[in-house]
Amino acid sequence: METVYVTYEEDVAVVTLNREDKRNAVSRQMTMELRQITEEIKANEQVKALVLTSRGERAFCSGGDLKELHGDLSEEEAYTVLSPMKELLYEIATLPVPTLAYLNGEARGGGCELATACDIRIGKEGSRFGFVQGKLGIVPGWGGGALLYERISPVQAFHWLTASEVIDAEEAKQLGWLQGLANELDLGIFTNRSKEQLRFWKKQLMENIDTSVLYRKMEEETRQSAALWPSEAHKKAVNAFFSRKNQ
Ligand SMILES: CC[C@H](C(=O)O)C(=O)SCCNC(=O)CCNC(=O)[C@H](O)C(C)(C)COP(=O)(O)OP(=O)(O)OC[C@H]1O[C@@H](n2cnc3c(N)ncnc32)[C@H](O)[C@@H]1OP(=O)(O)O
Repeated sequence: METVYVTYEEDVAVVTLNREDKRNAVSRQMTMELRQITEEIKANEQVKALVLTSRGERAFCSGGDLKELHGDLSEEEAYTVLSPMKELLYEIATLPVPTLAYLNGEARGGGCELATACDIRIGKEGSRFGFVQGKLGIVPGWGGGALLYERISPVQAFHWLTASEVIDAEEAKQLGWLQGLANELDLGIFTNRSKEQLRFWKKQLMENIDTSVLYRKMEEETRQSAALWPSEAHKKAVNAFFSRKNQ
Protein backbone atom coordinates (compact mmCIF):
# COMPACT_ATOMS: atom_id res chain seq x y z
CA MET A 1 0.00 0.00 0.00
CA GLU A 2 1.29 3.52 -0.79
CA THR A 3 2.36 5.39 2.32
CA VAL A 4 1.69 8.75 0.68
CA TYR A 5 -0.37 9.83 -2.33
CA VAL A 6 -1.09 13.00 -4.28
CA THR A 7 -4.38 14.25 -5.71
CA TYR A 8 -4.90 17.40 -7.76
CA GLU A 9 -7.71 19.88 -7.05
CA GLU A 10 -7.79 22.69 -9.64
CA ASP A 11 -3.99 22.51 -10.10
CA VAL A 12 -3.36 22.40 -6.33
CA ALA A 13 -1.33 19.29 -5.43
CA VAL A 14 -2.72 17.76 -2.21
CA VAL A 15 -0.15 15.36 -0.72
CA THR A 16 -1.58 13.00 1.92
CA LEU A 17 0.47 10.92 4.36
CA ASN A 18 -1.11 7.48 4.56
CA ARG A 19 0.26 5.51 7.54
CA GLU A 20 -2.51 6.27 10.02
CA ASP A 21 -1.92 3.06 12.00
CA LYS A 22 1.57 4.33 12.79
CA ARG A 23 0.43 7.94 13.21
CA ASN A 24 1.97 8.74 9.84
CA ALA A 25 5.51 8.07 11.09
CA VAL A 26 7.93 8.67 8.23
CA SER A 27 9.48 5.39 7.08
CA ARG A 28 12.17 4.96 4.41
CA GLN A 29 9.41 4.01 1.96
CA MET A 30 7.46 7.17 2.78
CA THR A 31 10.62 9.23 2.32
CA MET A 32 11.14 7.75 -1.17
CA GLU A 33 7.49 8.25 -2.15
CA LEU A 34 7.45 11.83 -0.83
CA ARG A 35 10.61 12.56 -2.82
CA GLN A 36 9.11 11.17 -6.04
CA ILE A 37 5.92 13.19 -5.56
CA THR A 38 7.85 16.39 -4.81
CA GLU A 39 9.97 15.95 -7.97
CA GLU A 40 6.74 15.39 -9.98
CA ILE A 41 5.22 18.59 -8.58
CA LYS A 42 8.41 20.59 -9.15
CA ALA A 43 8.49 19.53 -12.81
CA ASN A 44 4.81 20.33 -13.45
CA GLU A 45 4.46 23.95 -14.64
CA GLN A 46 0.68 23.74 -14.20
CA VAL A 47 0.83 23.19 -10.44
CA LYS A 48 0.05 26.36 -8.52
CA ALA A 49 0.47 25.22 -4.89
CA LEU A 50 1.21 22.22 -2.67
CA VAL A 51 -0.84 21.25 0.38
CA LEU A 52 0.51 18.62 2.77
CA THR A 53 -1.82 16.78 5.14
CA SER A 54 -2.54 13.23 6.31
CA ARG A 55 -5.27 10.57 6.50
CA GLY A 56 -7.17 10.14 9.74
CA GLU A 57 -7.92 12.38 12.66
CA ARG A 58 -5.35 11.29 15.24
CA ALA A 59 -2.04 12.56 13.93
CA PHE A 60 -0.59 14.69 11.16
CA CYS A 61 2.84 13.06 11.52
CA SER A 62 4.67 11.54 14.50
CA GLY A 63 8.11 12.13 13.02
CA GLY A 64 10.71 9.64 11.94
CA ASP A 65 9.81 5.95 12.23
CA LEU A 66 11.51 5.05 15.50
CA LYS A 67 11.49 1.35 14.61
CA GLU A 68 13.60 2.09 11.53
CA LEU A 69 15.50 4.94 13.16
CA HIS A 70 16.33 2.88 16.25
CA GLY A 71 19.00 3.83 18.74
CA ASP A 72 21.64 1.31 17.63
CA LEU A 73 22.63 3.16 14.48
CA SER A 74 26.20 4.49 14.32
CA GLU A 75 26.77 8.18 13.57
CA GLU A 76 27.41 7.48 9.87
CA GLU A 77 24.43 5.11 9.58
CA ALA A 78 22.22 7.70 11.28
CA TYR A 79 23.40 10.43 8.89
CA THR A 80 22.72 8.15 5.89
CA VAL A 81 19.16 7.58 7.11
CA LEU A 82 18.46 11.19 8.17
CA SER A 83 19.94 13.03 5.18
CA PRO A 84 17.27 12.11 2.56
CA MET A 85 14.52 13.77 4.60
CA LYS A 86 16.72 16.83 5.17
CA GLU A 87 17.15 17.05 1.37
CA LEU A 88 13.40 16.63 0.92
CA LEU A 89 12.55 19.35 3.46
CA TYR A 90 14.94 21.71 1.65
CA GLU A 91 13.22 20.84 -1.67
CA ILE A 92 9.78 21.54 -0.17
CA ALA A 93 10.97 24.81 1.42
CA THR A 94 12.35 26.05 -1.92
CA LEU A 95 9.59 24.88 -4.30
CA PRO A 96 8.55 27.64 -6.77
CA VAL A 97 4.93 27.39 -5.57
CA PRO A 98 3.35 28.23 -2.19
CA THR A 99 3.16 25.33 0.26
CA LEU A 100 0.73 24.83 3.15
CA ALA A 101 0.66 22.13 5.84
CA TYR A 102 -2.77 21.33 7.25
CA LEU A 103 -1.99 19.69 10.59
CA ASN A 104 -5.12 17.60 11.11
CA GLY A 105 -3.79 16.05 14.33
CA GLU A 106 -0.74 15.56 16.51
CA ALA A 107 2.76 16.34 15.26
CA ARG A 108 5.98 15.42 17.02
CA GLY A 109 9.66 15.70 16.15
CA GLY A 110 10.16 15.31 12.43
CA GLY A 111 6.41 15.82 11.94
CA CYS A 112 6.89 19.39 13.16
CA GLU A 113 9.98 19.69 10.96
CA LEU A 114 8.03 18.55 7.90
CA ALA A 115 5.26 21.08 8.59
CA THR A 116 7.88 23.81 9.14
CA ALA A 117 9.32 23.16 5.67
CA CYS A 118 6.00 24.50 4.31
CA ASP A 119 5.51 28.25 3.90
CA ILE A 120 2.38 28.32 6.08
CA ARG A 121 0.69 26.01 8.60
CA ILE A 122 -2.96 25.65 9.58
CA GLY A 123 -3.68 23.53 12.65
CA LYS A 124 -6.74 21.58 13.69
CA GLU A 125 -8.17 22.88 16.97
CA GLY A 126 -7.35 20.57 19.86
CA SER A 127 -4.16 19.25 18.26
CA ARG A 128 -0.79 19.49 19.96
CA PHE A 129 2.66 19.89 18.51
CA GLY A 130 6.19 19.39 19.78
CA PHE A 131 9.78 19.65 18.64
CA VAL A 132 10.50 16.87 21.18
CA GLN A 133 13.94 15.91 19.89
CA GLY A 134 15.63 17.59 22.89
CA LYS A 135 13.91 15.07 25.16
CA LEU A 136 15.15 12.25 22.92
CA GLY A 137 18.78 13.27 23.46
CA ILE A 138 19.20 14.58 19.91
CA VAL A 139 18.55 17.75 17.88
CA PRO A 140 16.12 17.78 14.91
CA GLY A 141 17.45 15.33 12.36
CA TRP A 142 15.98 16.76 9.16
CA GLY A 143 17.09 20.40 9.44
CA GLY A 144 13.74 21.44 10.87
CA GLY A 145 15.30 23.57 13.61
CA ALA A 146 17.11 25.68 10.99
CA LEU A 147 13.77 26.03 9.18
CA LEU A 148 12.02 27.01 12.43
CA TYR A 149 14.32 30.04 12.74
CA GLU A 150 12.97 31.16 9.32
CA ARG A 151 9.34 30.85 10.45
CA ILE A 152 9.15 32.35 13.95
CA SER A 153 11.25 34.73 16.06
CA PRO A 154 14.75 33.43 16.85
CA VAL A 155 14.16 33.59 20.61
CA GLN A 156 10.87 31.65 20.28
CA ALA A 157 12.53 29.07 18.03
CA PHE A 158 15.44 28.73 20.46
CA HIS A 159 13.05 28.32 23.40
CA TRP A 160 10.88 25.69 21.71
CA LEU A 161 13.90 23.65 20.58
CA THR A 162 15.59 23.71 23.98
CA ALA A 163 12.41 23.29 26.10
CA SER A 164 11.25 20.52 23.67
CA GLU A 165 7.70 20.95 24.96
CA VAL A 166 4.43 19.81 23.40
CA ILE A 167 2.20 22.85 22.96
CA ASP A 168 -1.45 23.27 22.02
CA ALA A 169 -2.74 24.79 18.79
CA GLU A 170 -3.61 28.15 20.37
CA GLU A 171 -0.07 28.55 21.73
CA ALA A 172 1.40 27.48 18.38
CA LYS A 173 -0.67 30.20 16.74
CA GLN A 174 0.48 32.79 19.29
CA LEU A 175 4.08 31.79 18.47
CA GLY A 176 3.37 32.54 14.81
CA TRP A 177 4.11 28.94 13.83
CA LEU A 178 0.47 28.35 12.90
CA GLN A 179 -1.14 30.97 10.63
CA GLY A 180 -4.62 29.77 11.51
CA LEU A 181 -6.84 27.17 13.16
CA ALA A 182 -9.46 25.21 11.20
CA ASN A 183 -11.43 22.02 11.72
CA GLU A 184 -11.13 21.05 8.08
CA LEU A 185 -8.83 21.65 5.14
CA ASP A 186 -9.84 24.64 3.01
CA LEU A 187 -8.03 24.93 -0.35
CA GLY A 188 -9.66 28.28 -1.14
CA ILE A 189 -6.51 30.26 -0.31
CA PHE A 190 -5.02 28.67 -3.43
CA THR A 191 -7.91 27.58 -5.68
CA ASN A 192 -9.27 31.16 -5.69
CA ARG A 193 -5.97 32.60 -6.99
CA SER A 194 -4.19 32.25 -10.34
CA LYS A 195 -0.97 30.32 -10.89
CA GLU A 196 0.74 33.60 -11.83
CA GLN A 197 -0.29 35.30 -8.58
CA LEU A 198 0.76 32.38 -6.41
CA ARG A 199 4.09 31.77 -8.08
CA PHE A 200 4.90 35.50 -7.87
CA TRP A 201 4.07 35.65 -4.16
CA LYS A 202 6.32 32.60 -3.54
CA LYS A 203 9.12 34.30 -5.48
CA GLN A 204 8.72 37.39 -3.27
CA LEU A 205 8.79 35.24 -0.13
CA MET A 206 11.96 33.43 -1.23
CA GLU A 207 13.73 36.77 -1.74
CA ASN A 208 13.76 37.02 2.07
CA ILE A 209 15.62 33.70 2.51
CA ASP A 210 19.28 33.06 1.65
CA THR A 211 18.82 29.48 0.45
CA SER A 212 22.53 28.62 0.46
CA VAL A 213 22.82 29.69 4.11
CA LEU A 214 19.60 27.79 4.90
CA TYR A 215 20.98 24.62 3.30
CA ARG A 216 24.25 24.92 5.23
CA LYS A 217 22.37 25.30 8.54
CA MET A 218 20.12 22.30 7.75
CA GLU A 219 23.12 20.14 6.84
CA GLU A 220 24.91 21.17 10.05
CA GLU A 221 21.84 20.27 12.12
CA THR A 222 21.49 16.83 10.51
CA ARG A 223 25.17 16.16 11.14
CA GLN A 224 24.76 17.15 14.81
CA SER A 225 21.69 14.92 15.15
CA ALA A 226 23.64 12.01 13.68
CA ALA A 227 26.54 12.68 16.05
CA LEU A 228 24.14 12.45 19.02
CA TRP A 229 22.35 9.38 17.65
CA PRO A 230 24.49 6.74 19.44
CA SER A 231 24.20 8.59 22.79
CA GLU A 232 22.85 6.70 25.79
CA ALA A 233 20.21 9.41 26.31
CA HIS A 234 18.84 8.80 22.80
CA LYS A 235 18.86 5.00 23.08
CA LYS A 236 17.09 5.24 26.44
CA ALA A 237 14.41 7.59 25.06
CA VAL A 238 13.65 5.39 22.03
CA ASN A 239 13.48 2.24 24.21
CA ALA A 240 11.19 4.06 26.63
CA PHE A 241 8.81 4.95 23.80
CA PHE A 242 8.42 1.34 22.70
CA SER A 243 8.16 -0.05 26.23
CA ARG A 244 5.61 2.56 27.39
CA LYS A 245 2.62 0.28 26.73
CA ASN A 246 4.09 -2.47 28.93
CA GLN A 247 4.20 -0.14 31.90
C1 LIG B 1 14.32 11.00 12.55
C2 LIG B 1 14.40 11.70 13.78
C3 LIG B 1 13.26 12.64 13.78
C4 LIG B 1 13.83 13.97 14.01
O1 LIG B 1 14.07 14.33 15.15
O2 LIG B 1 14.10 14.61 12.99
C5 LIG B 1 12.17 12.27 14.73
O3 LIG B 1 11.08 12.61 14.43
S1 LIG B 1 12.40 11.26 16.09
C6 LIG B 1 10.68 10.72 16.50
C7 LIG B 1 9.99 11.76 17.27
N1 LIG B 1 8.61 11.38 17.46
C8 LIG B 1 8.12 10.94 18.62
O4 LIG B 1 8.83 10.75 19.59
C9 LIG B 1 6.62 10.71 18.66
C10 LIG B 1 6.28 9.34 19.06
N2 LIG B 1 4.83 9.13 19.03
C11 LIG B 1 3.97 9.70 19.95
O5 LIG B 1 4.32 10.50 20.78
C12 LIG B 1 2.52 9.28 19.84
O6 LIG B 1 2.47 8.13 19.03
C13 LIG B 1 1.58 10.36 19.24
C14 LIG B 1 1.41 11.49 20.24
C15 LIG B 1 2.12 10.86 17.93
C16 LIG B 1 0.19 9.70 19.00
O7 LIG B 1 -0.25 9.08 20.19
P1 LIG B 1 -1.45 8.01 20.12
O8 LIG B 1 -1.74 7.60 21.54
O9 LIG B 1 -2.53 8.52 19.25
O10 LIG B 1 -0.82 6.77 19.34
P2 LIG B 1 0.20 5.66 19.91
O11 LIG B 1 1.30 6.31 20.64
O12 LIG B 1 -0.58 4.58 20.59
O13 LIG B 1 0.80 5.08 18.54
C17 LIG B 1 -0.01 4.34 17.65
C18 LIG B 1 0.92 3.40 16.90
O14 LIG B 1 1.84 4.19 16.11
C19 LIG B 1 3.18 3.87 16.47
N3 LIG B 1 4.00 5.08 16.38
C20 LIG B 1 3.66 6.31 16.78
N4 LIG B 1 4.67 7.18 16.54
C21 LIG B 1 5.68 6.44 15.98
C22 LIG B 1 6.98 6.74 15.49
N5 LIG B 1 7.49 8.00 15.51
N6 LIG B 1 7.74 5.74 14.98
C23 LIG B 1 7.24 4.47 14.93
N7 LIG B 1 6.01 4.09 15.36
C24 LIG B 1 5.25 5.10 15.87
C25 LIG B 1 3.09 3.35 17.90
O15 LIG B 1 4.22 2.58 18.19
C26 LIG B 1 1.81 2.58 17.82
O16 LIG B 1 2.07 1.37 17.15
P3 LIG B 1 1.47 -0.02 17.71
O17 LIG B 1 2.09 -1.07 16.84
O18 LIG B 1 -0.02 0.12 17.54
O19 LIG B 1 1.88 -0.10 19.16
